[in-house]
Amino acid sequence: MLRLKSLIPLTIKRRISNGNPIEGFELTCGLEIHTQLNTTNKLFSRSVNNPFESISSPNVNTSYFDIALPGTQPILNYEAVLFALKLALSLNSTVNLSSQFDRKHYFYGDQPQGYQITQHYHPFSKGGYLRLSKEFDEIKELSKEIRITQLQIEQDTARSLYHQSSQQNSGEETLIDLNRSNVPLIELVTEPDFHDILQVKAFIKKYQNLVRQLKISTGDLEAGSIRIDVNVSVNEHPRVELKNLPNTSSIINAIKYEYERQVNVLKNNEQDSSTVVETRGWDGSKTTVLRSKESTMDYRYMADPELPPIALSSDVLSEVAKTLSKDADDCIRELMSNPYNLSKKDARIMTIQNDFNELYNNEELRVYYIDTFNAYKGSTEDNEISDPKIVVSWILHELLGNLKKLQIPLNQLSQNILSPKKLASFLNIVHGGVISNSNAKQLLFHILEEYKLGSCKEPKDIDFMILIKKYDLEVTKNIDYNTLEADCREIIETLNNPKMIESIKSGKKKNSIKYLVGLGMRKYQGKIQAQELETMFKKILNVK
Ligand SMILES: Nc1ncnc2c1ncn2[C@@H]1O[C@H](COP(=O)(O)OP(=O)(O)OP(=O)(O)O)[C@@H](O)[C@H]1O
Ligand SMILES: [Mg+2]
Ligand SMILES: [Mg+2]
Repeated sequence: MLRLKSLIPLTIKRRISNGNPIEGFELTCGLEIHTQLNTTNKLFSRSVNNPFESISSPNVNTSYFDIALPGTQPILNYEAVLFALKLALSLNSTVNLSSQFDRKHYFYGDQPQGYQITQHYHPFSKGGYLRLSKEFDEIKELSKEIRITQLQIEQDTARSLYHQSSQQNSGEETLIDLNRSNVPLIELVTEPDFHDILQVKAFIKKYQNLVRQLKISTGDLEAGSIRIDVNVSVNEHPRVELKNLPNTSSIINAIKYEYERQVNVLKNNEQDSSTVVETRGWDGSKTTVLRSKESTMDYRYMADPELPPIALSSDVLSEVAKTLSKDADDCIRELMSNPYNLSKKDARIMTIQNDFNELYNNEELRVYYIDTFNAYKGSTEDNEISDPKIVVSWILHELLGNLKKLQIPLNQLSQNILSPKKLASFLNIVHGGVISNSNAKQLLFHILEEYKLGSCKEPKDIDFMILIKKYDLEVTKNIDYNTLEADCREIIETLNNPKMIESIKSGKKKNSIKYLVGLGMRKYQGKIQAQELETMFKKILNVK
């Protein structure tokens, strides 16, 4: 009996680490997500909104209001309202045409006012949902809707930095950096609709993509632009609120741990009758009590007398709705079907924003691709594309790589130098065999490099044919068959690597033929099609 009992936790552990639930114990989660908005200014002052300046220069982006000097008053930044509106509408949330601000009182060093301005009684919007699917989000269910409870606008707090004092025997001291104080936040609360860890993971990813797509936040968890508290309960166990979860993996591991802990509490009948929410933190390997149930705070909420309601007209809502980008899943679906027929992987690259980068956003990329595709299609003789992959592979593999290397923003490139139409004409030349792929790649890089050296400002009118002639890149037509054969034989001889040649011949290392082709390209200075060389090498080596 004893032995059996001691085996139970082991079994549980193994099962949970697979992410599988234990029969009879249902996991329930609800999220509270705080998202920093990347507005130009802070929420209620004109200070620059840059909480990341902290490390090098703390307390530079502050005003009298941010440090809560008596007599200062808040003035609402409407850019934050616009951003909140974009998010609410994208989540199908019903916007309150008259939302209000409230004061939430608590005393802590990172809160100089003694209260946080938030929305408690009349939040910005209520209801809404985000839909997850098996096809695009890797959840187990075919489709799953996570309902949104509400969205509210509020201020961020300052940042506390704890460190050992430099003065002897004075112990730890807390430094306060107010750069983050009064940065606009949106708090999003979901219904307790999650019953599987994969759903939580998928929701976070989709939400991150959404805020990046909308350009309202950098959406980084690690940097703290998005901070997520997770409420967890198993069966009738009271919900536990998990805080201090710096990234997706700690969120997932903390849920797994908490699930196991509550299952054990239930199994051992240790559960007390209290319904007060316990707050626990994550120390990297287990959840620990942060705030005991007895110290639950009374925030003494009250309407902020200094701020009028946010009054919105329904016209504003419909105008903003028009500016919103298409639903990400619809975009992926569109790219995967006719006429684009992209793979799911490529369609996702064009749609899902994995990081917030300065050079392009995925919507710009997708529009650029679609416009190039259509221009290319329109420029072909029969309005058909024989190889539809050519457009996507040039854009995703060549162009983007070059833009990153040279730090050129996509919209500048598109406006000033390589419009979709221009790129289409370039692809036409490449596909027509005027220039080999490898020389075309070099030419493209050269053009972009020149543009960068000219500091990306001056629009350039490029004539590809003139450049191809100028740099003598044109494929040499009608290379004499015998000459080509002799050259290829010479390459094999000079290489003097019978082992490699044997492995190509025997079919063991088929791809090594690319190496020979590369040598051939070098000999012909790229002015020959790779295919022509490959055919010749295969003929000489007698491989199919
Ligand atoms: N039984 C449950 N199991 C897991 N999560 C739950 C359960 N019931 C409610 N929740 C979740 O708890 C969260 C409640 O958040 P809410 O902000 O409304 O209240 P709070 O946590 O009490 O307040 P505060 O803003 O001070 O943290 C929601 O995300 C909700 O989905
Ligand atoms: Mg809350
Ligand atoms: Mg909470």
